Amino acid sequence: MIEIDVSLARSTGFHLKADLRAPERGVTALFGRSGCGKTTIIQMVAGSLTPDSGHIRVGDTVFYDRQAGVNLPMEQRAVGYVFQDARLFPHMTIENNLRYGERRTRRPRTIQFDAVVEMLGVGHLLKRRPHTLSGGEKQRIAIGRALLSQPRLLLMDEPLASLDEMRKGEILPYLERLRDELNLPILYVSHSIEEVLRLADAVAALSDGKVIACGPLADVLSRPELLPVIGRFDIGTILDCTVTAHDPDLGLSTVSFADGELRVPLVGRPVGAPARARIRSRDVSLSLSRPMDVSVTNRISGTISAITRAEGPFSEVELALSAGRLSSLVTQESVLRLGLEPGMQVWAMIKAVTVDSRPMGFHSPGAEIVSPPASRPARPAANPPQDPPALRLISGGNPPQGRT
Ligand SMILES: Nc1ncnc2c1ncn2[C@@H]1O[C@H](COP(=O)(O)OP(=O)(O)OP(=O)(O)O)[C@@H](O)[C@H]1O
Repeated sequence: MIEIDVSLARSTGFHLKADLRAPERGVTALFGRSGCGKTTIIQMVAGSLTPDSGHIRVGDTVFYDRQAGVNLPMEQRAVGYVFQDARLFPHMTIENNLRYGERRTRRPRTIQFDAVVEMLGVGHLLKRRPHTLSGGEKQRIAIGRALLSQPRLLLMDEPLASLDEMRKGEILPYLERLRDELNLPILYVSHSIEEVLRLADAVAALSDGKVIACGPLADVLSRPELLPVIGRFDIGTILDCTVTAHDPDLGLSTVSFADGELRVPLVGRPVGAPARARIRSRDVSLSLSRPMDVSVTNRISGTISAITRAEGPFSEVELALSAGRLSSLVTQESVLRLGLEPGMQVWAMIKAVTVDSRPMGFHSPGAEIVSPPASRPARPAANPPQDPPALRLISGGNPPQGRT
């Protein structure tokens, strides 16, 4: 477990009082608006900024403990740090940039040079110098350099922030690979909900120097108190699924979850691999009886747990599922016409199921579909479909404005 319980008063009047726990595996996103204190926390974990009080522990290692008088120097913390900008050494070749971290560490070399080069797809760049690389390529080298310092923890502070949408789309699959293939905890700072949805296993949501929610991604993002932080982004429902079958002739895959199965356009992951599906509320319609003669493939039965008035003429109907909750945005008129009430059994229909292969709003060849908490290697999706999805195996992209 990574335990961070710190406070700090800045000369500018900013006061951080953050208490969070992150698992020692997978990606934990520190998420929140600009200025809420994400970088401040990362700097404290790295050791470049000392809290006024509190403690920071990573597993058995105490990085900082004010009461016990412990403040481990940066080099003994063994954290890899990836910044918004790559900060490569301009006079060194790419290979020497990569090997820089490797040469300086005294830790056992569990992460090998060749493996990092392969994982990040940078073999063809090794002899070049940083100024000849694109922004996305530079950032991959910065990630590689951090990995080769053999960190016990990787800190990534908005590693995609300086890249345009196209480059973000290119680099995300590499981040997914390192999440899935390395047994390395990652604290990932972002103010992009799309990135968080795609990459994170756990989330610590921050607002004004405080942690307002912390825990597994699906739990945290479904909390209403996060609305001011996330804004009006329709997160919908996040379901952790398993790929159970592929049907290339029909161009469909089947994924299963606690309440049944979903048919989705072909998923670029092997059978048995985890896959995270996102279903936007506006893409879920409701029926009182089991829908038979409709084109919609995915039908899930659930009990209405809550109905909340949303903006304008809409209401959000929440269904309790074994896998969590499924939310549907319907008109208030439909609520009245169907007599919807908490406790009623209804059927949810989810149409236009597809894989979102356009992370960050752009098509990206080879983009991965999903971001499950996984230890299995990911595979690129072949010929990803182009239509905007209703149910998306998460990659992101702004949801279209239509609704069902
Ligand atoms: N060196 C500093 N001295 C005083 N105040 C600072 C310093 N650095 C940052 N701050 C303030 O601390 C607060 C938190 O900053 P921080 O960089 O942690 O935010 P953030 O959530 O990472 O924001 P962003 O997403 O914009 O990077 C802000 O109000 C900022 O102005």
